[in-house]
Amino acid sequence: MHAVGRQMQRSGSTSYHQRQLSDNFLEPGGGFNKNNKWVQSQDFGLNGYNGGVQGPRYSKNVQKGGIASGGGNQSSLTSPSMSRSSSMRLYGSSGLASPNENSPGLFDLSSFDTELLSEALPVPSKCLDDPQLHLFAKPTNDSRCMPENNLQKSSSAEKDRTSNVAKIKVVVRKRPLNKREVAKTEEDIIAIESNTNSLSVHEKKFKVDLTEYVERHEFFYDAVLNENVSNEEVYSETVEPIIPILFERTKATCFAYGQTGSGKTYTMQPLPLKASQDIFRLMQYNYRNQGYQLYVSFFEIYGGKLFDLLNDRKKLCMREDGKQQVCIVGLQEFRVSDVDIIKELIERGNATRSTGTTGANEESSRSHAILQLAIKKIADGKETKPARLVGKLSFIDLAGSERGADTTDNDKQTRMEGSEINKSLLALKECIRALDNDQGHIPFRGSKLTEVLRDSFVGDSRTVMISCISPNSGSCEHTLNTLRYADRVKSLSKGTSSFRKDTLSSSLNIRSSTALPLSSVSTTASGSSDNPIEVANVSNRFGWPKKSEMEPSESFTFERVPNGRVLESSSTSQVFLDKYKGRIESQGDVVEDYYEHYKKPCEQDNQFQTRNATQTNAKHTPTSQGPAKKSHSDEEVDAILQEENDLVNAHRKLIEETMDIVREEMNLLVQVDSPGNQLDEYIHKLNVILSQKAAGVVQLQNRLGQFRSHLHEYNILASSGH
Ligand SMILES: Nc1ncnc2c1ncn2[C@@H]1O[C@H](COP(=O)(O)OP(=O)(O)OP(=O)(O)O)[C@@H](O)[C@H]1O
Repeated sequence: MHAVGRQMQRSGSTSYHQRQLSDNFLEPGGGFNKNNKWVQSQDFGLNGYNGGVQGPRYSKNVQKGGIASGGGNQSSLTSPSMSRSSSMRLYGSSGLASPNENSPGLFDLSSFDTELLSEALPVPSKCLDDPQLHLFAKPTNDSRCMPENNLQKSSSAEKDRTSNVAKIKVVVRKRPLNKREVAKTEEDIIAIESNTNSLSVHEKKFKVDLTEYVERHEFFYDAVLNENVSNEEVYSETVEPIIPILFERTKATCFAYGQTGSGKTYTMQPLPLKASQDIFRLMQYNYRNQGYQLYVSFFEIYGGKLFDLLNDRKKLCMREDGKQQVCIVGLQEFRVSDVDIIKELIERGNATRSTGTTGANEESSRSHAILQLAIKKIADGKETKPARLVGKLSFIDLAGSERGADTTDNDKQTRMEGSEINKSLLALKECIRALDNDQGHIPFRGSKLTEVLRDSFVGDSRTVMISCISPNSGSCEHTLNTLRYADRVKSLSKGTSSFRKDTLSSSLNIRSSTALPLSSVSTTASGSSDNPIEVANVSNRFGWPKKSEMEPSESFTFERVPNGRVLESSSTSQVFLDKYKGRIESQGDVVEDYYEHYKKPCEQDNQFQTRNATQTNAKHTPTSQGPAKKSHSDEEVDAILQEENDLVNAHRKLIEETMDIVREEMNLLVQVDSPGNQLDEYIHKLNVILSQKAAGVVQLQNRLGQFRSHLHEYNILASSGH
């Protein structure tokens, strides 16, 4: 059944939500209007608990840009009259011929023989007088007359700057609390320290005795953008540096990842426009009369199928040619020469996207939307020859990452959509990682999304991932998932040593995450050193947090930690996934290696126990030491016990977290493919290993108990002078 029809049928006539336009669309400075969209930020300590609504909640249903209002039904979305008038306006205003229905629409743009243009297009009508056109040569007062050599100069400086553009860049953007969240008195749990690339999530948790405490998770990325950062700044941080290298045969991908409502569309919408402005600028000044052209296409992947968003959701077909080039047959491309045209195209495409009611959000995008800007060049300046692809920039607004977990919806189709989304997100992560590690094999075939993006992943490519997060406490679990996904994309990156360092320290910090009674959490995120959160990095010689910063741990009973991970997840996950790849050939090895991975803490335990034993024996040695010395030894013994406590505690958490991660990965993997019995068997083996580890910890507890009673006996003997 057709996607739209199904959504309507399932959710009733009001459930289909046409994606409306944001009034921040290409708004200079980011478009966050504090007066009418969002509440002002009030700092309650975790760097921005937002309180007090300052105005009506900004609604997505703001109509702008000539798109039909209402958005409540399918007819407004796909009615022929609307599409036609929209098309006419587009072609009319640009002088473009209507795209040929039978256009080859090849995704492999290098072989695209466009028929879309009958004549050369004028140079961009919007150029240097536009305040938004700021790249490379920021307009001066008389920007229109800026000498070309100045532009070239600044452009060459820009080239220097961008020659080091990272192959993969991971940026996190936090949105402000919205009116609904404020009305529900939800807290802002994300703390971002200014001028750092780190953020902390303060997760509220309950112990078995129902005492509340806060666990702090710290993450590091290439850039972390808080709720006050404008879209303009997001652009500068993410896409802007890539633009010049598109002319040097680079293919780049920028995608937004995050749960529904976290701001993916808000973040992504302005980027293609800003990018095309800069592309036009370069074409105008650096590559004038060199035959460069810009093309736009816009399509979505919904339920594993492709639909052309600029051609009334026409179903598209993906093919691979003999050279393993991916082609999307029937996809319409528009040659453009003006940002206004691009804006209209994007608005039109956005209005056609598949959205629908889900258990998670009433206006959730259920598809991956892919907008591509292709820079082509005509050979020898002759329009008669087909333009050849030079560079390509793909913008991907991914479907809400939580869709796979939308278990509140019993609709089978919705669950399958979720599974498809999960599958593609996992495949995307794997491809990016494989790419960054220069792995020979890139698993493109993992999903339709990665297959389609294949040509953007080979050769000289760049990837920017913008992880969007919601700040409210109710979204904590999804936020942590998003952050972990971003972490995994980057964490094993080969080419980014500085990031690896960060990740390492991140891992340490996450390990030393604090779990504190709620009452003890200071309201100052970056407060004084007596803030228990702030001393979280103080660790013992094993790198684990000292007792004073840890969750009270008198009891060693197993207490499940459902969501938060004290253990940094990426390493575990990566080890697991890497090994999983070879599951069919060598399941035994997998389990073995997995065990190896977790042997280290045990070895540490053993070393530690040996040391303890030595020290304890030393105490038994007859000595002439007086009471003062004995008291000193007791302190030492206490310290040892303390560390032992911490060690066991940390060990326990490690295993709990490992189990969580393994379960999560298993869920994902089950959805990716169905290896049947082999996977079951594999899961079984892992469960056995995990149970053994759990039993090992219980033994450790028992040994510690014995150790304690021996010490106690020793103390009694020592104090009675024996
Ligand atoms: N940084 C921000 N500043 C101000 N408003 C924002 C910001 N990010 C998002 N919003 C607002 O939050 C709402 C949800 O954002 P958006 O639609 O972009 O989410 P999304 O992640 O694309 O959701 P979905 O996956 O369901 O499509 C919108 O009303 C949007 O205007």
